[in-house]
Amino acid sequence: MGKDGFSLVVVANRLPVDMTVAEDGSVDWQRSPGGLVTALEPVMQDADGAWVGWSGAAGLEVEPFDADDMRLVPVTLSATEIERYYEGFSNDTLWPLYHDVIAQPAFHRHWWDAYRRVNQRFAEAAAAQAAQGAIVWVQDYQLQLVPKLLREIRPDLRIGFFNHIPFPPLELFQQLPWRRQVIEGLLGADLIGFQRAGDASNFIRAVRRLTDLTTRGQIITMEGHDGKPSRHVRAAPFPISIDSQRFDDLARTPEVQARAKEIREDLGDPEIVMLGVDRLDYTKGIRHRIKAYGELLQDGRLDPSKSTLVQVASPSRENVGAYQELREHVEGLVGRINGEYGEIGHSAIHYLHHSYPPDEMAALYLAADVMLVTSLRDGMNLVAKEYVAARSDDNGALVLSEFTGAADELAGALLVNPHDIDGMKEAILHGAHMDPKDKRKRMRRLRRRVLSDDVAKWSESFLGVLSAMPSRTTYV
Ligand SMILES: O=P(O)(O)OC[C@H]1O[C@H](O[C@H]2O[C@H](CO)[C@@H](O)[C@H](O)[C@H]2O)[C@H](O)[C@@H](O)[C@@H]1O
Ligand SMILES: O=c1ccn([C@@H]2O[C@H](COP(=O)(O)OP(=O)(O)O)[C@@H](O)[C@H]2O)c(=O)[nH]1
Repeated sequence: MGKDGFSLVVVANRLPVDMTVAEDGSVDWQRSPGGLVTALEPVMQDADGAWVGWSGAAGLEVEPFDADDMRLVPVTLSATEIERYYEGFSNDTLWPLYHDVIAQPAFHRHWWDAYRRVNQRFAEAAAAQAAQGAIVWVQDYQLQLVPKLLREIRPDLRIGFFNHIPFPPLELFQQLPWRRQVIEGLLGADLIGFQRAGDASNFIRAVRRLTDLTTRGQIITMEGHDGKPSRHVRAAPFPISIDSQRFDDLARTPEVQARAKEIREDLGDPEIVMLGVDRLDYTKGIRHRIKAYGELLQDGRLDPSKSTLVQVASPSRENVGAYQELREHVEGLVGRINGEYGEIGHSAIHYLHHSYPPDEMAALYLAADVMLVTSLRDGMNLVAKEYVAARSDDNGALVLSEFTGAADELAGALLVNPHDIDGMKEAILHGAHMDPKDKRKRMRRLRRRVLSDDVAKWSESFLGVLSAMPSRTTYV
């Protein structure tokens, strides 16, 4: 840290750790799950940076501390704020609205009030950590008001924002009663990054329709109080990736290889192991995937004694109604299919409602002949990239929904529309019975892409563009 603050500050809803305080007041922490954490952790460890975020527990007040080579700055949220800002506005309003209204978004004014208040608290915490002229990189839909609030406190900063989830088409976005405030909040940034080119164009279209600002290509011109141009904002795609080499290395270790073998043995050494790994979220298309798999068993096109589906559904947002309903549906479906096609000592579906560490994930990827990523909408989907990075044996087939950000990049995958159950059944069978030569060719192509476009490249490219942007005074 410099003498007056950090030169790079990341602001995200979550700290990269979950904290608990023991009775004696000592703080214990564990790495927390999720794609954002996986993506940003290596970036932060390489930089002299601070990470501002919520601890993951209610009412927990902890002083900033160092962990995993970074300064962690906890933001306290009360139980009511978790309910209204995190579970409510972030995950029951914005999440469904930004994911094609797969579930119905709820609009509540008291949730919006909490969202504003919490965004203000994050902006103040970031302002207190940043050195003069520092870069502050704000992450994701939970914090869309932070760029503007932060610029009001610290006009000297360069502010970046990255949206990890899709940005919806105007026709959906304009349902949001606070749509203008959200756009203005984001426009406090100098650079706004999205996963796909389509997300960036949706945003620019919303700016044109909901404000009087002029746009040209990726550039939006902001106006001062006198109506003259004051600065430029750029909105552009920066598809996120993973620490590909780390995953490749991990999957080559004797321990992970042995564990992969053990997993297959424990499954009864079936001919075909299929795998799904997702947070238990309605955007991930878990029901559609299980339905397709169940129909293949029913049609006799897959033999339940020779194939199995392992579905990791890690617990997520369990206090939100739509997630509780999804769990009921998925578990009912799994129970029906297992009741119908399971035998003593063999389940048609191995359903695991747990969260696993990276080495177990790598072993699962290695053990799977076919990886099923069938999201109805997904900002990127890092699981798809991790599967590819783990397969240094050039084996394995990836069935990938065209509604993921990953689909824009991963030529070589078997692309599917998860709403088309028949099409998905064909793709699953194609993956299961693919000619080994074709499989190798596809996997090599996938691996070239994932190993070259890794998370370091993602952050360097975003931070490179942000650092090269002219400072505000150029335009005044
Ligand atoms: O923090 P949670 O509410 O437990 O949720 C976990 C994370 O889920 C979302 O991930 C997104 O970011 C990934 C990385 O860019 C991307 O691959 C995926 O498609 C997105 O869904 C969310 O955006 C994060 O903020 C959450 O931490
Ligand atoms: O049991 C689990 C399930 C998932 N993950 C990790 O969580 C991330 C999921 O990211 P993705 O982009 O696929 O989806 P998200 O959950 O962020 O929407 C990946 O890095 C997975 O390896 C994990 O570590 N353990």
